[in-house]
Amino acid sequence: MGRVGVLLLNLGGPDKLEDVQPFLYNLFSDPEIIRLPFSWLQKPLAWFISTRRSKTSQENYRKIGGGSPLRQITEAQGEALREQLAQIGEEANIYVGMRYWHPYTEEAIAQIVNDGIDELVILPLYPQFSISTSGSSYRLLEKIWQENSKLQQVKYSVIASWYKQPGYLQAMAELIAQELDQLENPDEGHIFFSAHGVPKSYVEEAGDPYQQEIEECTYLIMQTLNRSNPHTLAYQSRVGPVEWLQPYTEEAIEELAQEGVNNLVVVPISFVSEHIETLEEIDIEYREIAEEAGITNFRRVPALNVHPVFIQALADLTVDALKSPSISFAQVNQMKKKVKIYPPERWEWGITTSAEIWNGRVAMLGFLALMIEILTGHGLFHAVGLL
Ligand SMILES: C=CC1=C(C)c2cc3[nH]c(cc4nc(cc5[nH]c(cc1n2)c(C)c5CCC(=O)O)C(CCC(=O)O)=C4C)c(C)c3C=C
Ligand SMILES: [Fe+2]
Ligand SMILES: [Fe+2]
Repeated sequence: MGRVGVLLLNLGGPDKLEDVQPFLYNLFSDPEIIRLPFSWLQKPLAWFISTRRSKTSQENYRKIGGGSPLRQITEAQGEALREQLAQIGEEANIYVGMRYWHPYTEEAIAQIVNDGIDELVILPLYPQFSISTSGSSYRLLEKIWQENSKLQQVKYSVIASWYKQPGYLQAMAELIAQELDQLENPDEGHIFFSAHGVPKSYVEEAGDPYQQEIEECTYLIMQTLNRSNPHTLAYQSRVGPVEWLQPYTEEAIEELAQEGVNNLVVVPISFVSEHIETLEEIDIEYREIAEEAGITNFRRVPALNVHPVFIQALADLTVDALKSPSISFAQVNQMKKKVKIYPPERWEWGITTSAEIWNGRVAMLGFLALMIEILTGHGLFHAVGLL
């Protein structure tokens, strides 16, 4: 048997406050994150939005200690996975490939080539598939593969998504049960699943299976938990002016408060590590909204991080992937049938319009943005909520 490697894919986050703007620039430069009718607009707009957003974003990172804990947690997960695999006699090198910050996916791949890995398991740390997360990383990897002939000798298999994995469901159920059991009356806890949102058009126009996978995942966790508590699913972290998946977390919290719910147990569901959206958005922003709406007991279930049952689940996924026939990036796309990510198509924005009309609109928008800025002291993107 050859040398085995596991590549853990994740989003990445700024390690310190100075990293926030370049991190945001990388994120908004990705056409899977912001879709524009013209590729030439991508970089200038990414620069503009990242520069304008970075102050608010920095404030948020400051509140959680001045940077994202994502790198450190992902590396700890990798080390725990390596140990778990070694215990069952599977010696594997673990690599971390982030999409928008260090260690970048490109760096991880260079290391994989250097180490002479023969068999590679590609494991995204997103339980559910979305075009904007795993899909974006697969597209990048496909490009890297095409450009590097050495990689063509590496046998690789991609785990598309794994929200049904029994160990993962078990670990989630255990964490939820632990939190419920701290309530005076555990049966009264309202379980509130908060998933990271995506724009509605991703699901309805581009065929992103994300919403369906989130809904099924929630259902499976409730089944595994096997308790009679009521539950709700909502979507958090909306960015920008377009409609995202609904209901929005902040609105759903207020509605539950009005219905008299008093014990809320929030479960972050799209992500397996603590990060800014759990530590800042849920723990600070949503807690404040809940308390103002009259919810006196607001609790949050911790992220999985290095939960042993979860690490065992990652090891099981790896072993299964090594045993089963390889799945290529292209096959993943076929499995996620409706997703049009290969070739990198840009789906039409609303009504189909010609390039000239769009050019005109962009010029108008630029002019309008300037006028608003001069008149009000606030930019247009601030006005529509993007900054
Ligand atoms: C499964 C999880 C995630 C999905 C789906 C997702 C989609 C998505 N995100 C943005 C915009 C931003 N995301 C940001 C940070 C961020 N996003 C995720 C996860 C998902 N994103 C994580 C884990 C993080 C945090 C990393 C960390 O530092 O801990 C940010 C930056 C933070 C901020 O300024 O608020 C932005 C912006 C879009 C537009 C999108 C879908 C299209
Ligand atoms: Fe995000
Ligand atoms: Fe956010």
